[in-house]
Amino acid sequence: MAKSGYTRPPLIAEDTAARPAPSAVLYVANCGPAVGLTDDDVAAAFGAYGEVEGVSAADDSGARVIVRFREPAAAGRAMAELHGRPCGRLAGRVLHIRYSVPAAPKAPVGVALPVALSSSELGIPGIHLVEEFVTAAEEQELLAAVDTRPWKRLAKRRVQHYGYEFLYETRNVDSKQFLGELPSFVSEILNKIVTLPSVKNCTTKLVDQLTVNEYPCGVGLSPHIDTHSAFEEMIFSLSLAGPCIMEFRQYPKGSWHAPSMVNGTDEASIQDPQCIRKAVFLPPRSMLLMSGEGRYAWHHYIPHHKIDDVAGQVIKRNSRRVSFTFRKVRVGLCDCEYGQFCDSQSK
Ligand SMILES: O=C(O)CCC(=O)C(=O)O
Ligand SMILES: [Fe+2]
Repeated sequence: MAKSGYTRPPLIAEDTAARPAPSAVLYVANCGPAVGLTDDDVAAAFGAYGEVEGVSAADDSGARVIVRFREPAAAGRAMAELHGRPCGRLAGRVLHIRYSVPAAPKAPVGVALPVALSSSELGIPGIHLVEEFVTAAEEQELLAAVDTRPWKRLAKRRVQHYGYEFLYETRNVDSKQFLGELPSFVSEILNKIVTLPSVKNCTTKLVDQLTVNEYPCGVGLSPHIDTHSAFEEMIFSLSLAGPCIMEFRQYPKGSWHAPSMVNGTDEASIQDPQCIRKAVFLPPRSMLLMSGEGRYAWHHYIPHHKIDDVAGQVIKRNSRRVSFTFRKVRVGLCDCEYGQFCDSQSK
């Protein structure tokens, strides 16, 4: 989705005649908010080679930008100096630069996915949204608490794990490696979640694992179902600092594996006519409970957008969104009634 009217040139052999003609517009990969670089940082770095007219997102990845120079010669200089080399002005990142091409006019698309403002409007069994679950003062305290602790850097976001470490390679936890009780700064939240009307009576601890995710503006999360064998039924996710939308997808022919990706995006699943898509707005300070069908049989996904269209209103993502996801590590196998999506029940 090119917002600048320009896009990535087709992938072709370096020396073919189809190579895009030199112009004033560059397509720059490995650069953008998802890798910690603002449009202003990029404009300043490229500005060393001539007047930059604008910097904009090349697509929704947050990691590819279009840089428009006033003069083609300046674009040529920037390309010669910056392509494939660590850029000192941009934290040493190695940029991949090509001349851009004008984007094809957008194909007419269907009506945008409506975004529900409440879980009853969303209408997925087991998904419950509670707004203002914490106060603004509690939100600040929670953010301050995690900001004094070490973050682990992933490709596009930062995380912290408590109770048990979540292993991204296996999408599971090492249940034998207990890291300790959940930290005291979440005690109030734990007291409150047991009182939620949708929470079933529970004699043992409701949750014992916490993952804190920090998403920079424009960064989302690929569609997935939290591994059934890793976690019990109820998953609680508290949104702090900034809003986002969460999309839920049901694939009739799906399995517990992630849907196939096209070019590292989720285009394949968007185009799957069988896939049912629904979305809900998650405001800061809200708590989302995923349980039952919504937890076991629907993929959840945070689109990689900087701006969300919510009920006809344009909502800007914050500079960051921080979520606290509370789960209970499962001991033994999952015996849910959604065997098709269950790693414990698939061969
Ligand atoms: O950020 C969120 O609200 C969701 C996080 C999530 O789905 C996960 O960690 O599995
Ligand atoms: Fe998840």
